[in-house]
Amino acid sequence: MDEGSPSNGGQVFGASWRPKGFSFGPYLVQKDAPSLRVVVRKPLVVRLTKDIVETYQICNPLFKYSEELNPKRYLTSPSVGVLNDGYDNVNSDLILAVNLVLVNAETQRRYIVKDLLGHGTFGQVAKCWDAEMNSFVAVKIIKNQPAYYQQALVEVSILTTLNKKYDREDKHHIVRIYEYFVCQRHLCICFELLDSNLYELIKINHFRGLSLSIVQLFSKQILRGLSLLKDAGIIHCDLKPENILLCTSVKPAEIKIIDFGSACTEDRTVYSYIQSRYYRSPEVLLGYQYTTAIDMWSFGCIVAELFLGLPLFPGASEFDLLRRMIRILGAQPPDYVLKEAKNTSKFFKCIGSVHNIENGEVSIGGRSAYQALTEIEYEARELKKPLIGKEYFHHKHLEEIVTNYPYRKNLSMEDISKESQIRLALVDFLKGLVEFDPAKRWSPFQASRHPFVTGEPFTCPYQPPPETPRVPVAQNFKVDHHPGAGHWFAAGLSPNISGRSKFSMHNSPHFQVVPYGYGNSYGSVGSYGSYNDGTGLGSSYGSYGDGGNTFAYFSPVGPSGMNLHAQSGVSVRGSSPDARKMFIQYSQGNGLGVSPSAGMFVPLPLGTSPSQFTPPSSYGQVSSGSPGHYGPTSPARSSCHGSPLGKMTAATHYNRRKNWGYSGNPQSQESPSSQHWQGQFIDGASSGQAEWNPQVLGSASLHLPSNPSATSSKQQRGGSGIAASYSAMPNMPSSLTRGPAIAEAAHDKPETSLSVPDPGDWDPNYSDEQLLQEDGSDESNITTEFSKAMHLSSADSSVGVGRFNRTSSASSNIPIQSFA
Ligand SMILES: Nc1ncnc2c1ncn2[C@@H]1O[C@H](COP(=O)(O)OP(=O)(O)OP(=O)(O)O)[C@@H](O)[C@H]1O
Repeated sequence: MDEGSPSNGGQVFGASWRPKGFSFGPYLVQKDAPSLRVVVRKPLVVRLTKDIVETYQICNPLFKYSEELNPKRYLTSPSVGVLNDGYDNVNSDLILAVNLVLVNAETQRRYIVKDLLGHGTFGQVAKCWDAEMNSFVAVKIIKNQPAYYQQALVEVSILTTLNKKYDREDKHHIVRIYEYFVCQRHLCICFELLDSNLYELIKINHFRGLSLSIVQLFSKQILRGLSLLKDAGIIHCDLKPENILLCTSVKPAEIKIIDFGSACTEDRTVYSYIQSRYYRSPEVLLGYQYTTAIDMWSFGCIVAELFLGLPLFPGASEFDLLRRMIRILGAQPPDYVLKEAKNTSKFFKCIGSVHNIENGEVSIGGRSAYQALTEIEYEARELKKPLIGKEYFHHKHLEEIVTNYPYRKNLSMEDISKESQIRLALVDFLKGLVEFDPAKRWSPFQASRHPFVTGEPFTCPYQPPPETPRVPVAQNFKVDHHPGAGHWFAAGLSPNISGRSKFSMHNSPHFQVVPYGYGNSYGSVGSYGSYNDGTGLGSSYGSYGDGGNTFAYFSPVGPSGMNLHAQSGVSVRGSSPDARKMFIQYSQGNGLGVSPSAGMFVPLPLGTSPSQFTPPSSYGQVSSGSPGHYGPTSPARSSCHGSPLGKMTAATHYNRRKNWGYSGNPQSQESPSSQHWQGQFIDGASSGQAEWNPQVLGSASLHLPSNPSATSSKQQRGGSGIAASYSAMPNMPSSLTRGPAIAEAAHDKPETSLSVPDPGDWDPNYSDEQLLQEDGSDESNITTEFSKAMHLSSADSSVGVGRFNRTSSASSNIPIQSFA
C-alpha cells in the first residue's frame, strides 16, 4: 500500500516514510544569472509627500507655502488661549504645541517642545530638545499663578541645595536640576530627562509585584536618596511610586526621586495636609508634628506596593486609611501621639486615662487609653458615612499578606524556599518602616542596614544600630531671609519659625530632643547629621559638630544664592570629614555659596512674580485646535494632599489611577495570574513633525498676529484669582477648589466627594470588558526585561528569585524598549 494513500486516511507515518531526494540544496551562483537586488522602499507616505511643495507648485505656479499655516499639534488641553494674552488656557497652563520653543532670555538657550511627559498640580512637564546640549531634557512649565510660582521656586531651591551641596556627584538618586528661567510668565524648570515612573512599571506588569531582586535594588537606591534628605533636614512630603522615575540612560538602570514641589525643611513643617493618601503617615493623618520619618512611612508603603503590585493601604478616605493600617499592622498609634494630635477625636474615642502616659507609653496595664471609632461611631460623630474602599487582600495581617502572596509559577522547591526566607526578611523590613510610632520608625541609615537591603541571610528580627544623636547642625546656618524671596519662607528657610514645634517630640531616629541653646532660631538648610552615615550609604553628609557659627545666606533669587559665611570663632571642630569638605569646597565658591545662579543657574530678578514679567507686545496665534494629547501623566492617586497649594489640581488627576479596583475580587491578591488588568499606554513618542519654524516663546523675535479675543492678563488676574481657575476645572469637586489659605480647612473633604478608586475613573481607555478579557500573558512581564536590562540575571541567587520572572520570549511584547 502506498504511503499516505487514501486507504490509510492520508496520514503519513514517520517510521515508514523516507525522503525521495533533497528538496533544498546549496545556492550556487550561475554564470549568467541576473544579480540579486534588494529594493528598500521608503514608506508610502514619505514617497507620496516628498517634495510635495514643489509638486504643488508644478501643478499650480501660484501656490505658495506658508509655514505659519501649518496646523499645530497641541499638547496642552484645553488648548484654547483665554489667559495671559492668549498664551495660557483656562487652567493657567501655557498652551504647548509640538516644536514650540521655550527660550531662556538670559542665556538664549532654546528648548524645543517635543512631547508632554506628564502634568500635575504645578503644571506640565514637557520633553524638550536642547539644541545646545544636543540632548533631550524635561522642562516643568509651572502654571502662571503667583502661588504656584512661589512654591515652584521652593522646589528649585531645595533641589539646587540637594544637588549642589549634598550630592555633587549625583550618587543619591535625586533628580538633577539644570536651570530655571521665566518664559511667557511661566517659571520653567529644566531637569534631566528620566523615564517611566514606578507606578507605570507596576501597571505594565499588570499590577503584579516586581521580583524581589528589583524591590531590593530599588529599596537600596531610594534609601540613599532618603538618607540624603534626612541629612539635609528636608522632608519630601509626597513620596509615592509616581514620584520615583526610572533612569535608563545609565546602565544598569537606576531610579531617581522627583517632585520636590511639596518639600519642606524639618524645622518648618507648616503644612498639615500633605502626602498622597495611600502613602500618608499616621502622624500626618492625625495632625501631629512630623519629621523626615513621614517619608520613611511612605517608603515602606512603596516597598510593599512594589512587591504586591497593589498599594498596601488603599484607603478611600482617611477613616478607611487608618482602619486598614490598624488592621494590617495589628496596632495603633501610640498614646503620646494620640494625646497630642489635632485630629485624634475624629478617629478615636478616649476610654481611659491619658494622664498616665510616660515616655510615650501607657503605664497602667499597657492598655491604650484610646480606641478607634467604628464606622457607626464615626458616622454619628461626623454626620457622614466614611468612604470604605474595596478589600484587595485575602489576608488581614502584613505577614500573611506577604508570605501568602502567590509565588511565580514553575519555581523549584529550592527557589520557593529561598524566596520564602527573603519574604520573611521583607516582612521584618516593612514592620520597621510602617511603624506607627514615629519615634521608633527606622531612619534611612537604620533601614539600609537591614538584611533585606544588604542581602545578608535573615535569621531573626532585626535590631537596628542606634541612630546618631541629632545635633542641630541646621542651627549653624543663618538664613538670610531676603525680602524678595518669599518662597524661602514657605520652604521653611526663613528665620521666622515661630510656629515651630508646638508638640513635645520624643527622641527618635528622626528627631532627637536637643536643647536649643540659641537665642535666635535660624531656618534650616543644614542637616541633623549622622556620623554613621559615612559607613552606611557611602557619601551622605553629616556633622556631629557642636554649634558652630556658620551662617548661611540663602537667596536663590539673588545673584549670590546661598552663602555660607564663617563667622569669627567659627567651629567646624567635630564636624564629620564630609561636612568639613563641604565647607572648604564652598568657601571657594561665589561668596562661599551654593547658588542656583552660580554655574548653570540664572538669577531671577529679586522678588519677582509672574505678573512682573512683561510679555512681548504681540502674542501667539491661538486657535481652538484639537484637544491636546496628554502624555503619560502621573496618575496621582488621591493626591488631594496638602502642600502649600493644597495640591488642588491633583483633583484633576484623582481617579485617573483607578486600577486598584481591578475586578474588585477579593481573591485577586491570591491569584494574580487570573487577574486581567488592562494596562493602558499612551503613546509617548515624539511627533514626527519637521522642526521648521518652531514657535518661539520668550524670545524677542516673536511676531505673531494678535488674538483679539484674548483677555488681558490684568483682567484675568483680577477677581478670584487662583480659585477662579480651579473652579473652572472640569470634574473637580467643589471641595477641592480651594486656594492655599483654605487648604487646611478643607482637609478631608476630597475623600467624601470622590469615589472609591476604580480604574475607569482615571484611565480614559479603561473598560470593564477589557478587564475581563483573558490575560494569558503571565510570562509577559516587565520584570524579566527589566531584570535583564539591569543585569539582574547574574544577581545573587539568594535574591534573584523574582516572582513571574521568566525568560520567555513572550516578554518581548512588553513595550519598554528602553530597558532593552
Ligand atoms: N525629569 C523628568 N523626566 C521625565 N518625566 C518627568 C520628569 N519630571 C516629571 N516628569 C513627569 O511629569 C509628571 C509630573 O511631574 P511632577 O510630579 O514633578 O509635577 P507635579 O505638578 O508636582 O505633580 P504632582 O501633582 O504629582 O505633585 C511626573 O509624574 C512624571 O511622569
